[in-house]
Amino acid sequence: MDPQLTDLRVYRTPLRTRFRGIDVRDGVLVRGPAGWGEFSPFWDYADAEVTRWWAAAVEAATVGWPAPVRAAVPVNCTVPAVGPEQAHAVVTASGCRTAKVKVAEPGQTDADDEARVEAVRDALGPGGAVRVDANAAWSVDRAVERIRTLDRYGLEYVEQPCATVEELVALRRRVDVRVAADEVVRRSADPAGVDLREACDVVVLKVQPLGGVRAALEVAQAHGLPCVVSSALESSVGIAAGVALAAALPELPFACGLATVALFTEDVTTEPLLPVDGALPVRAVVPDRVPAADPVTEQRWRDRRDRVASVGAPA
Ligand SMILES: O=C(O)CCC(=O)C1=CC=C[C@@H](O)[C@@H]1C(=O)O
Ligand SMILES: [Mg+2]
Repeated sequence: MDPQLTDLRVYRTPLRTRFRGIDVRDGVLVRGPAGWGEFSPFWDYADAEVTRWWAAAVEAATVGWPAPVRAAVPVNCTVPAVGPEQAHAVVTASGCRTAKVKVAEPGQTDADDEARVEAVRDALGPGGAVRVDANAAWSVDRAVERIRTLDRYGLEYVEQPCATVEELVALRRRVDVRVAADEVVRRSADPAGVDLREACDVVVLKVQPLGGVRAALEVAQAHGLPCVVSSALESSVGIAAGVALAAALPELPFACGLATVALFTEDVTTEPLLPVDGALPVRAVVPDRVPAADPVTEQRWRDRRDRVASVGAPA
């Protein structure tokens, strides 16, 4: 391991609700001279795809982040594929004025999605903002139909409605709702080089998948579009990096998807980064209460970290 990294902890915590097909979240926290960093790629990502995630942890622990231009970051609450009553409760409990609703999840019907979006709009009232994330599930024709239906409740934007850049371009010609690009950017081998012209109105930035705060700022600059910083479902240590990115962006016209610690049953700190009045403060996080992993999970993470760190950060 990098000699500057002096401490390593593995955390593991159940989620309150199933999210992106997982019920438990786990990862590695590393400490260096600048503080703590998080390495927590999902288990379905191969080693070759997660060197950027490791670079983000090393940046946080060894050099820290660029200076903030704002002291707090407005955030959205995140509504998983739950029923309408629970969706309503999630929004109300969050205190956020913007909500992101998962739609088109496996096992969910169109009626389920509509009932969830309707409940979220009801909870927020007409002044709130509702966005949906389809995680690339729809064809262009299906996206046109679904977006028109869901926009009856008023949509701020639709995140990654279709899988490819070409589909997003075709879709965007046919709907009025803004389109946000997530997977086409963060899963690309060259996130700054993806040709997003005419494909989207908003770019979603995630610190770990893009290789750190500085790398993500370069992606933002390359595209020159409004950006939303979103989490990769990290503990408060990883969320602090997302907040640092959002705080360093020259402009931040939309709320950020950084309120996801609310989905954890336990965080790694006694002072979790949870929203107050719809915003997160820019501050360091000390993992003073790490929920320990079982020995098998602990070893899996140490082995994974060793394999990825030995490859090194991408050029
Ligand atoms: O953006 C948010 O409100 C929360 C973060 C979020 O939705 C995600 C976090 C982690 C994995 C992703 O599937 C998911 C996303 O697609 O944006
Ligand atoms: Mg997304």
